[in-house]
Amino acid sequence: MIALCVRNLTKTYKNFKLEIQELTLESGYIMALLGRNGAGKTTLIKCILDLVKKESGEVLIFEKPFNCDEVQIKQRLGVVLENPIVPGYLKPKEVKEIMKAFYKTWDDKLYKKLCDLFEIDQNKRIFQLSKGTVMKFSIALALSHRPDLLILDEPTSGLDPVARNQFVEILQEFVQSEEKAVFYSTHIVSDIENVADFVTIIDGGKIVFSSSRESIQDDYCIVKGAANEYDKIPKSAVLSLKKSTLSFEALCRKKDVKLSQDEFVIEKPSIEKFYVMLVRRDEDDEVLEVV
Ligand SMILES: Nc1ncnc2c1ncn2[C@@H]1O[C@H](COP(=O)(O)OP(=O)(O)OP(=O)(O)O)[C@@H](O)[C@H]1O
Repeated sequence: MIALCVRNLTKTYKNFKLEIQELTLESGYIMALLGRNGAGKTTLIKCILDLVKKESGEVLIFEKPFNCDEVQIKQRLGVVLENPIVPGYLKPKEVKEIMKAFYKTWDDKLYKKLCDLFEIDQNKRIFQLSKGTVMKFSIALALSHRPDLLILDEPTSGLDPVARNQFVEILQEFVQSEEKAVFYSTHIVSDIENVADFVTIIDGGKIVFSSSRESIQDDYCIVKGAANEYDKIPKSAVLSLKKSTLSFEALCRKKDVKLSQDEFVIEKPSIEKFYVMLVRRDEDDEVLEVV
């Protein structure tokens, strides 16, 4: 089943336009959304969740428009926003009771397991919890009704490395069932190295890359060499170029470059390197669109 599908979506702010032609996530998979500050990740997530009004396009969740069956869809959706909206004067156990009343599939055992794992004190008021603990509480709430689709906006921001590790393990366990899908934005690329099945990168409001995580290493390479050798590389293969007077470093499509290892250093890009090369905007860099 297709858990999430976005088509021809546009949303304009004064100095920013989000234009997403197509984005699809099938159940059973995790898709990470990467992009620099201001790239449009939160705007995209808010458009998907109908929290801001899109100008055009469609968003399908479980193959249906959000507003066609909102209550039913919300039952199957777990959401964590960048700034979790939880009333500060309530205690976690009180918020839990409110959530439990709404979700038919609420699982108290799972809630307790997650809160114990994340060490969330049920008796403190939320405003007394640390920022990272509020995020962990928000993650526990989003998971405890066993949703089929998790949509998370920077869920690991503010989490310590141990909690980030626990979060990654929770996601992996979550998608063990083929009916579950996760779409989440992050700046912490190391968190997705082993967990994301698909990676989507947006830049300036547009998708510049969307494919499987493996394809980053299978289909692309980093070529390094002396600056005067750069002309030997077919320009059609180059997606991003960093050049100095002595040397160059280019992100290339593998299938379009047939180069000798004697003349050039050819490396597999890590996700982080691939992402940074694709979206960086240093002076004199050349960056081309992948899709
Ligand atoms: N309510 C708003 N009014 C005007 N402009 C907005 C509004 N919300 C977002 N923007 C602009 O839209 C652009 C995209 O912002 P968005 O929050 O989606 O980026 P982001 O990728 O989530 O960034 P970050 O990683 O910093 O959270 C930015 O230029 C931002 O200033």
